[in-house]
Amino acid sequence: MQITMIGTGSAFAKRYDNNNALIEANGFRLLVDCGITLPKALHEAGLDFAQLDAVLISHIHGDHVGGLEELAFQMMFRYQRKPVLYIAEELVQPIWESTLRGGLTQESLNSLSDFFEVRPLKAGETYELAKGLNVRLIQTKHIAGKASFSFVFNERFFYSADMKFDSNLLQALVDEGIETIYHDCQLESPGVVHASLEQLLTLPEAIQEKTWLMHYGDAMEQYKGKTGRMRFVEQRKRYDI
Ligand SMILES: Nc1ccn([C@@H]2O[C@@H]3COP(=O)(O)O[C@H]3[C@H]2O)c(=O)n1
Ligand SMILES: [Zn+2]
Ligand SMILES: [Zn+2]
Repeated sequence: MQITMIGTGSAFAKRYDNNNALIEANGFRLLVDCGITLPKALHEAGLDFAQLDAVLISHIHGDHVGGLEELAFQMMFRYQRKPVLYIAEELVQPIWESTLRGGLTQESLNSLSDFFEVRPLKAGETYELAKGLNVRLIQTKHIAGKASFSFVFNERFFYSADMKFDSNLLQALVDEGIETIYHDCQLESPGVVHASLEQLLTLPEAIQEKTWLMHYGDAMEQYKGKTGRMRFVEQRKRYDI
């Protein structure tokens, strides 16, 4: 399994694109989140929407779903194919009613399934997305009243949604055999709706060594060397997981 961050930036970052990822396994390409900057960033990474096999969504914020309207339109009118959309069952209705409906609706095209091959996922269950690529959703805390889901891939790679610091969860995941953690990171404290760097630095070194930081702000370069055993994920660099 390989991962390339199409962007590694926070919602307000301008030096980095939205924190969205491309996961590849045996030729299968999964896009993890599709934010506002994703259509251009994907193009700059040398890819187009037709080369994706599926999209997986963590939660409904613009930096994670703001590019879905263009994806839907391009797939329908440029490529004549419905993209596969993996999404927590709790988000199926909200993503249509609150995010996509206004832009996509026209005459007989008026539901999420008119544009996507919708695959609702239950948190806690493991799904085989492709040969050699399994995912399990964990609902993690981000903002009150907003459901947000982190991902465990192949029972060895944890990819956080936007989430508040949760050291107990990270310890439990490592105890269960998670080898690599990609975690959102707010560089300046307090974190409030994200894990802050200060909080992540309280993790035991054994967990920090497995942890890579993403979803960071424009000041990232100034924090190099100040992240304990943790490293920053670089956007557009391909990593083996
Ligand atoms: N209660 C909130 C809600 C949102 N925000 C900021 O808005 C951003 C939306 O995308 P995000 O990546 O979840 O990060 C959020 C905060 O920066 C915030 O700081 N506090
Ligand atoms: Zn975000
Ligand atoms: Zn968010």
